[in-house]
Amino acid sequence: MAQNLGDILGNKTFIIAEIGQNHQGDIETAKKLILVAKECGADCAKFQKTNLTGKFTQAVLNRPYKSVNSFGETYGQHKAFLEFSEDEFRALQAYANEVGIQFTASAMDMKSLEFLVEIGVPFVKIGSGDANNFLLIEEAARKSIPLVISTGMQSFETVKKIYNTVSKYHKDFALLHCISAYPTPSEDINLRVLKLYQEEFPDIAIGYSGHELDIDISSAAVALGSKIIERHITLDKQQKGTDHNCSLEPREFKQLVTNIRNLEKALGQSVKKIQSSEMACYEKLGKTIVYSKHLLKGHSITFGDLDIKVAEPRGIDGSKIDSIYGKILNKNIEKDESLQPTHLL
Ligand SMILES: CC(=O)N[C@H](C=O)[C@@H](O)[C@H](O)[C@H](O)COP(=O)(O)O
Ligand SMILES: C=C(OP(=O)(O)O)C(=O)O
Repeated sequence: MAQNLGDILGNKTFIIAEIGQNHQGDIETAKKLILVAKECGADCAKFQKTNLTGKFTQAVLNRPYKSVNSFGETYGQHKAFLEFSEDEFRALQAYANEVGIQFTASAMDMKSLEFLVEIGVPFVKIGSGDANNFLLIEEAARKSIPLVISTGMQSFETVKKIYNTVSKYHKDFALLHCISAYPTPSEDINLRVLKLYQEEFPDIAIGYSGHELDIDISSAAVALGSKIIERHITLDKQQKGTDHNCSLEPREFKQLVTNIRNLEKALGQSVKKIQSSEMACYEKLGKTIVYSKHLLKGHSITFGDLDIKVAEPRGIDGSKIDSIYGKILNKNIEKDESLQPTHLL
């Protein structure tokens, strides 16, 4: 195994900019998208690699594709228009290297898997369309290359089968929760599936590949423990193509990255303590123990003698009140005076 997935992902949320086929079949647009992905702060620029006869039957390739999103008369012509050659893929990989962003693609058939392994991508993505393709999954697992596998359009039984299949070879893989609806309605997303995956598959990274319209839900997926976030990126949502409208334009993608990085800081650690940033407020409004009435030297403090107020000078913290009862005063006291340890015998 070249590099393990843990090293590739690092300590922060790993953010994949899915360029997919949003390049409109144009290599210069694809390069622009790689650059924009880098400028937005994504960790990885991802494409889709397809060998048409490896992925589709001839009948599907011949099927008329009459859609506003179609780039050809038949589905085969449409897909061929959007597909880059191996040389073009190598050129894109070299460009990503130059720009300084990781480069990979989803392998949508066996030949594409072979090709991606050959060109040395850091990990291979298996998209939801292949999450039930156990011929491809098993072969990919045998390759000993890290895998990131999306699980849209699958039952939980199939997801467990993916986990068990890859686990026979190694644990260097991640599963992404995904709903393959473009765009995905909120009520279908069920982000709680992330918890289900985390509990069922505790020894691998769990992430989220989103196709919803906004960025909030993908940020929330990070709060729920997603280690990987994948979102489509586009230069312009209004363009022709199935994925553009649920993709993020550069401004939104950048905002998503900012949100995620801020959220990571905010998630912090499960340690409850007073932060130094709270001290200004604590000094101004934090409450301390004061006397609720005039009391004489020798008095034994009892319930009703004390109050908890914002007072000056600050005295003993309000949380300590129970430890004061029964203590004897060594001086006379005025109402509202802050209780100090020096007042007690
Ligand atoms: C499931 C899956 O592969 N989904 C991919 C990833 O999200 C999509 O990018 C599809 O390739 C795209 O929506 C297909 O659109 P058309 O059929 O117009 O080429
Ligand atoms: C289909 C893909 O992704 P997802 O299932 O995560 O949308 C893909 O990566 O090609």
